[in-house]
Amino acid sequence: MKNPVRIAPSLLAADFTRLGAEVAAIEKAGADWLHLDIMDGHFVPNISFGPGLIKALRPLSAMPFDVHLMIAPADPYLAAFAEAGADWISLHPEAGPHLHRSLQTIRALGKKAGVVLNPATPIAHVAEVIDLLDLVLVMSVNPGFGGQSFIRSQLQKIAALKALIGDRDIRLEVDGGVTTETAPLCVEAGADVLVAGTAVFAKPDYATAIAGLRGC
Ligand SMILES: O=C(CO)[C@H](O)[C@H](O)COP(=O)(O)O
Ligand SMILES: [Fe+2]
Repeated sequence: MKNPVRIAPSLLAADFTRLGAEVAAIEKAGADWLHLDIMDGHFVPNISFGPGLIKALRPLSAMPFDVHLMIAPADPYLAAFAEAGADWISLHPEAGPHLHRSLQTIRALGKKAGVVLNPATPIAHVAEVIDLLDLVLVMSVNPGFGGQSFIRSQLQKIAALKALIGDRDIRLEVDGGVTTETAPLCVEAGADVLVAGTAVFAKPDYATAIAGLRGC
C-alpha cells in the first residue's frame, strides 16, 4: 500500500523569538512531523540549536520530532538527543567512521534511525545498512541553510532509493527547496515525507501552505 505523504516543517525557518507558538501553529495547521535541523558550524557552515531546545519544545507538541543531525562527530550526542525527546534521529555517513554502529546506537536508544545523503553522496551507503534503517533522507540542497533552490538531479536518486527500499518499512524523506512546484516531483519519484522550511514558515497561512505541499 502507498504511504501517505507526511509534511515535516523545518523549525529553522520559524520565528526564533516565538518558537513555542510556531510549533503549536504548524501542528494546528496540519503538520505531521516537526523537523529539527542541528548544525554545529563544523560539519556544515552554520550553527542552529541543540538538545536543550528540543527538550523545551517536547511537552508542547504531540508531533513526532524528526531530528536531522548535521554535526560531526554525532555519536557522542545521540543519547542527549534521544533523552531530549527526538523520535527519529538521522545522521550523515560523513559524520563518523562507523555508520552501522551509529545506527545501532540510535535503535538501542529506542529511536527510529535514519541516514542522510548529501547531493554528492552515493546511495551505496543505504544498501550496506538497510536492515538498520527506518528512514532515508535525501538532501535536495547542500546542507547548512534554509531557503536554497532544489537540486533536480536528486529526483533520480529518490527514484533509485525507492526501488532499493522496495516494500520495506522505511520512510523516504526529501529536504531542501521543497515547494508546491517541487513537492509533486518528489512524491512522483517515491518520497513519502517532505521537509519544508521556507515553504511553510514564510507563508501567511500555514494550513494553506501545508495542504498545498500535500497536494490537496
Ligand atoms: O536541512 C536543512 C538545511 O540543511 C533544512 O531542513 C532545509 O534547508 C529546509 O529549508 P527549506 O525548506 O527552506 O529549503
Ligand atoms: Fe534538514
